[in-house]
Amino acid sequence: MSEATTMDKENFVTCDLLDAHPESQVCLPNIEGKSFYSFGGKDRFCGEIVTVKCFEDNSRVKELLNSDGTDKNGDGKVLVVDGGGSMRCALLGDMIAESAIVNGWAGVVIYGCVRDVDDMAQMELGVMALGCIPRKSNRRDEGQTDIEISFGDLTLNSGMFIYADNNGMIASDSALL
Ligand SMILES: O=C([O-])CC(=O)C(=O)O
Repeated sequence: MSEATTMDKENFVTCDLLDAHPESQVCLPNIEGKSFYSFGGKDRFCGEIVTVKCFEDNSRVKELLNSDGTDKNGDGKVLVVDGGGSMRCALLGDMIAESAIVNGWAGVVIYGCVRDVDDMAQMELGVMALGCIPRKSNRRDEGQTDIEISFGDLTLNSGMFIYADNNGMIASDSALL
């Protein structure tokens, strides 16, 4: 893409954004043998980050993404979940993904797994995760919101911004678009 072309939230390319903002953080394509894949109906998404850290318990994920459908508290944000890279259970399925859309979230990034991927692939939501597995997580009301998380060379806090497409993910302290 030439530099004269205007990029916006719908048509950006992470490569061009990174070229223009080389100080951005870049997620590694291989994290101890694991990689991020797109499972949502939107391969390209971006937004202000809200962080969650949890392990095999999606209580905080459900709490944040769920909605009664009347408020839009997601407000175009991206929930970024440090699930410890666990491949043993899914932290997001089609029901919670559906409520994320109703609630106005732009996407969900899960350093861990998802399930119900055929339905998820049809949804107007960005979803990046390491893999899929039929087993759901066991809710014990554990996990933290708005704390610093790290994976794949990224160190993220709520209020930062993330940009994802088929090339990968980059993150920055301030909005790039
Ligand atoms: O309920 C869960 O933990 C995950 C799930 O299956 C869904 O969101 O539909």
